[in-house]
Amino acid sequence: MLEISNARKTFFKGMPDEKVALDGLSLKLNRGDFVVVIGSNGAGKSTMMNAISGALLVDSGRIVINGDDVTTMPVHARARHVARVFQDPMKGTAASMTIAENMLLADLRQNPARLRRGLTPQRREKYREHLSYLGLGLENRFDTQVSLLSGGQRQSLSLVMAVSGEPDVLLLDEHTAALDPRTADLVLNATLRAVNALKLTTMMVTHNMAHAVEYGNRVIMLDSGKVLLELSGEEKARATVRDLIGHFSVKTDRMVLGV
Ligand SMILES: Nc1ncnc2c1ncn2[C@@H]1O[C@H](COP(=O)(O)OP(=O)(O)OP(=O)(O)O)[C@@H](O)[C@H]1O
Repeated sequence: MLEISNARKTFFKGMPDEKVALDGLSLKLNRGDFVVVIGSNGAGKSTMMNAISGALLVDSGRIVINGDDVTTMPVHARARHVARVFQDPMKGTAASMTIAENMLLADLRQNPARLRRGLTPQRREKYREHLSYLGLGLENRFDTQVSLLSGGQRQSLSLVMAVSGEPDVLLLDEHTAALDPRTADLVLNATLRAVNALKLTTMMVTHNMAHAVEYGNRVIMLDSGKVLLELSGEEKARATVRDLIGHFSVKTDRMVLGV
């Protein structure tokens, strides 16, 4: 579903502060994989997400999504392949518009050719169904202005907007890091419901090792722009928070033990 081959990205090339962010990164996600991405600050996680979404183009290497070579495609051209939820709950939604209008906007972004008739009854029905995956009752507040929602509700809405176009790849970029622990759990559970209901291929970056243990069928650790560790299947199922922390060469205070 997603294949990154030998991706390289260097910032400030040839300058004194040159930074190699991706150093020949290779990675393959199969359809339906839920991969949790961990790694120290500066390991290259965001750069990898940016390279997949098209927010930045790699210097060399290849990125293929669902058979399409997207390596040189800009963000908007990749929108039908890739959806992303960011850390900041304010970033993914339009505050002055209603929940229904926000859902329509997301649809427009993902399927620009199919939206001439606006909020049709069929679309409202589909959006209602997708909102119901969250289990937050947002499907009953369809015409509520988004500015009236809490941060957690807004982030949940961003999530539904990202998944409703059933992207080939869903990128979750520390999407619960800015939420309080209870709301973070709520949003994570909603994430799981949506991902399972739509059988999405998902990549989630987190600094929370308890989440890395609990969620997903694979975990990969990035270090200096490449994959340092990969666990899947039984190995992933057996891994503990301490096992994962043991692989960090530099422990940072952003790492949450989950205890
Ligand atoms: N736009 C940029 N300009 C210059 N250097 C950058 C830029 N983006 C990232 N870098 C550098 O590339 C390296 C990888 O950064 P990246 O943000 O991908 O790491 P990360 O694993 O996401 O870190 P964190 O956990 O802190 O978010 C770092 O050395 C960083 O300083």
